[in-house]
This record gives sequence, C-alpha cells and structure tokens, in this order.
Amino acid sequence: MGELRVGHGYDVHPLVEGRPLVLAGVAIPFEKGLAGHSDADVITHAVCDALLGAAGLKDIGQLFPDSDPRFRGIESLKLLKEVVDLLSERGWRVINVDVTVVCQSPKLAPYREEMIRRLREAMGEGAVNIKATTTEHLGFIGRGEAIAAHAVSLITKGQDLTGCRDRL
Ligand SMILES: Nc1ccn([C@@H]2O[C@H](COP(=O)(O)O)[C@@H](O)[C@H]2O)c(=O)n1
Ligand SMILES: C[C@@]1(CO)OP(=O)(O)OP(=O)(O)OC[C@H]1O
Repeated sequence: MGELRVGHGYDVHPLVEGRPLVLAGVAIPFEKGLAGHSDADVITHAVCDALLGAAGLKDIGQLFPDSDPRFRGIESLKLLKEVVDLLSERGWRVINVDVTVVCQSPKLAPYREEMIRRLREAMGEGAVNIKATTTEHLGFIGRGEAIAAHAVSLITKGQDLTGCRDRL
C-alpha cells in the first residue's frame, strides 16, 4: 500500500495598472494585471504551495525568495516545473490538483481549458481542475483590487498508478 498526502495552497496578488494578467500561464486580455516579483501568476503559486505542502517542503517563498533577482519577472510555470521535479526526486507522484480562483473580473470561463492545459503541461502528470468564482462584489476582491487562488493537491508515493492511467 502506497502513501497518500493532501496539500493546500493559497495566494493573493494585487491588481494594478501597467501589468499583464497571467493566470495559470495564460495571458488574459484585461485593463489591469497582477503585481509581484515574478509574473504574479496567483493560480500557479497556489498550486506550487499545495504540492509543496503535501510533500512537507515548506512553501514557494522559502524555495524561491522574492529577494532573489533570479526570480524577478520569472514565468511561474517554471517554478511549478521545479516544484514537481523536487517532489519527483523524493518519489512523489501527483494524482490531482483542484483550484478555485476568486476573481470578480474578468470572466475566466473562456480561458479555463487553456489554463488547465498549461498547468497540466508544466506538471507533466496529474489531473487538473480549475473553478472560478466572484465574491459578488464584496470585499477587496469584489472591488477589483486583487485576485486570489486556493488549491488542493493529492500526491502519492509507492502506489501503482496503472489503474489511474485515464486520469493521469
Ligand atoms: N472571474 C470569474 C468568476 C466566475 N466565473 C464563472 O461564473 C460562475 C458564477 O460565478 P459566481 O461568483 O456568481 O458564483 C462561476 O461558477 C464560474 O463558472 C468566471 O468564469 N470567471
Ligand atoms: C514567486 C515569488 C518569487 O519571485 O515572488 P512573487 O511573485 O512576489 O509571489 P509570492 O506569491 O509573493 O511568493 C513567492 C515569491 O518568492
């Protein structure tokens, strides 16, 4: 019997003028973008933390400090690839990742499939789902000041995943 672990990740970045909006590696046309040291891809950051949390490997800020110029403007999907490599080196395989992005505007449904495809591609394995919700105009997200994302992950070690082939 193999080992199973779940992990949770949460991140929030402010929406500001003069930045591109990148979510799960997809550039989304919008009047504002997310501010941060990297490309501020809040969905990918939450997924990184969910995977790191499941594997007991601290968090994204510990691995990729925002004081390090190597990570300035970096595409967060590259960080996600590194995270999956770290897990893989320790024998962990990703079973699935589920995301809820909290975003008043823009509507993300038209980009959902592409976002899932990009995350899945960066991870190299595992099933991915992305859901979006507004806060019905309540709070800082509802006022369009920020976008947040929650992610959960399930990872495994020493488990025969042959029967999961369709989902992986
Ligand atoms: N940025 C968003 C937010 C929501 N959606 C989709 O709209 C549905 C309804 O959202 P509520 O917050 O009113 O529950 C939601 O289930 C998503 O399908 C979206 O595409 N983009
Ligand atoms: C990704 C990193 C590194 O460039 O920077 P940010 O884009 O600011 O993102 P954050 O979610 O604050 O945390 C991790 C960081 O160290």
